[in-house]
Amino acid sequence: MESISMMGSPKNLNETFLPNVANGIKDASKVTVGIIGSGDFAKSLTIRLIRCGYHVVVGSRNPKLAAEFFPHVVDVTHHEDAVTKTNIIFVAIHREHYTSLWDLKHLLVGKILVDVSNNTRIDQYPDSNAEYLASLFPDSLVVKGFNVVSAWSLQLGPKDASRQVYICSNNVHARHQVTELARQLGFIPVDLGALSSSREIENLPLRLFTLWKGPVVIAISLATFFFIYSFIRDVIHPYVRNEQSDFYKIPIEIVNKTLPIVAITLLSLVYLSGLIAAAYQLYYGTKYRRFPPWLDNWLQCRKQLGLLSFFFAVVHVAYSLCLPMRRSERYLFLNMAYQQVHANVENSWNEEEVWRIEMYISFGIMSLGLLSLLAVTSIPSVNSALNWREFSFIQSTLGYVALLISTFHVLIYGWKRAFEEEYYRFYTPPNFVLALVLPSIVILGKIILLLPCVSRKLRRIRRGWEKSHAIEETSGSIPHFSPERITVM
Ligand SMILES: NC(=O)C1=CN([C@@H]2O[C@H](COP(=O)(O)OP(=O)(O)OC[C@H]3O[C@@H](n4cnc5c(N)ncnc54)[C@H](OP(=O)(O)O)[C@@H]3O)[C@@H](O)[C@H]2O)C=CC1
Ligand SMILES: [Cu+2]
Repeated sequence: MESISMMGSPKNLNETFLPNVANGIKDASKVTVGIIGSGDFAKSLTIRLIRCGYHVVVGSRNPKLAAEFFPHVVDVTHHEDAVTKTNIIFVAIHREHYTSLWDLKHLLVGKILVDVSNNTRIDQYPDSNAEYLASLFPDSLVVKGFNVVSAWSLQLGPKDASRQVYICSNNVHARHQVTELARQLGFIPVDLGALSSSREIENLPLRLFTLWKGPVVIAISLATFFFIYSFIRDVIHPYVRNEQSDFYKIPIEIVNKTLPIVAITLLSLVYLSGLIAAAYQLYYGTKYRRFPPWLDNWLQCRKQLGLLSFFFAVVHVAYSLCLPMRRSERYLFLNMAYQQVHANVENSWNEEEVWRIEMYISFGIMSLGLLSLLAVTSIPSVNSALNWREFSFIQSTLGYVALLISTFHVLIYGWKRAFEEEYYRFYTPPNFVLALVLPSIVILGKIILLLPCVSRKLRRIRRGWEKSHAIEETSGSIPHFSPERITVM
């Protein structure tokens, strides 16, 4: 058997199992890890293993050629030779080639096979790659893992790349070995139990912002609608009616009218889903009834809706701060001053206007501060430092306060204009009236839920006191978390 850089076979195969940390043996230098395949993943994994003190034996169809791409300390050899030298073998080839290992079946009995493969599409095959490998080699211990790290992040090392590695296997001992190996390579292993989880693990790297799609589509649709609405109302309508050219308003004014409505509408949507969930539970008198899928999906993407709301609010603040910088603003200001001089008005101070704008700005800043707090606490590392009550206080209670303050911000901006006829051009209400619709519904809904009789009933349902009744009523349906147990923002 040809071998490029012989490391010597272990006398006892048990030696090649990983150091048992529980027994205090932490020396990786005596452990040999096998890799089948010499592609990108194999190369990066080899480098990481060597850096962490492991011996590596690579099995290739063409060891002579493959050896050029590996450090000289690596034993690059034929498949048969490689698998006899170690008990833990990474299968770093694509699923389509698993059957080519069929001849090694007798050599792989009782050995750990780590399936690192990914697919190109979600649920590409009826069974997962790891389950397929396990069906081909029923006498081996198949473990799924490491597929969520790219060859690139394997090379970068633990400091500068994604660190979580999901692991599952039907064999507890094998799972433990691979978990320990992942830890020693600087990853954070996440044990997902039996091999049936491998399907989920294989789908993970293929997901592209799954939870973001819906919220982003909603945000873009709202922004488009409100932009067109303001454009027609504030630019097209004055032009058609009085030939007044206000097209200069498009880049800043119209955009800055769109942003806050989208921000407050998205924030309302975050809390509206929780209210609908509560109403649903109240209506059916139980928490042991599945929410309809649309509500389930809505509840799950509350964090994304909240973060998008924060994004729109921040951009709105930036735009608002830049308003006085505009040339148009300067001309309008000068014209107004001139008209005032002309009219012989010495003091144009308007106490009501002054108070309105001071309060408007103050509420705006407070609501942005609270939204920032909600956004920061939705970051996993911050979130994990909070207990459930703290998290719920920030995301639920302070979230509602943020919505209330934002509503005041909008209300103060337009409270008088809402009753003035001239603002209803085309008989369309001004933007701030539309912006108030959803937050008002949410705040009203929350007030109803806080009424003692309603809140008592809801608490009883959520504590499961009506469980027996519920199980009778919805036998067969899967118990569901109460909306409060799902990320609130
Ligand atoms: N690249 C990455 O970033 C990641 C890859 N993975 C997974 O790792 C596995 C390997 O990926 P990657 O290294 O990128 O792939 P490559 O195409 O770079 O390498 C695959 C290796 O498989 C071997 N091979 C090719 N054809 C056959 C065959 N007919 N029979 C047996 N062996 C064959 C070859 O090794 P030789 O010629 O030496 O036999 C080849 O080097 C895949 O399952 C992939 O999904 C998982 C996460 C990230
Ligand atoms: Cu504002």
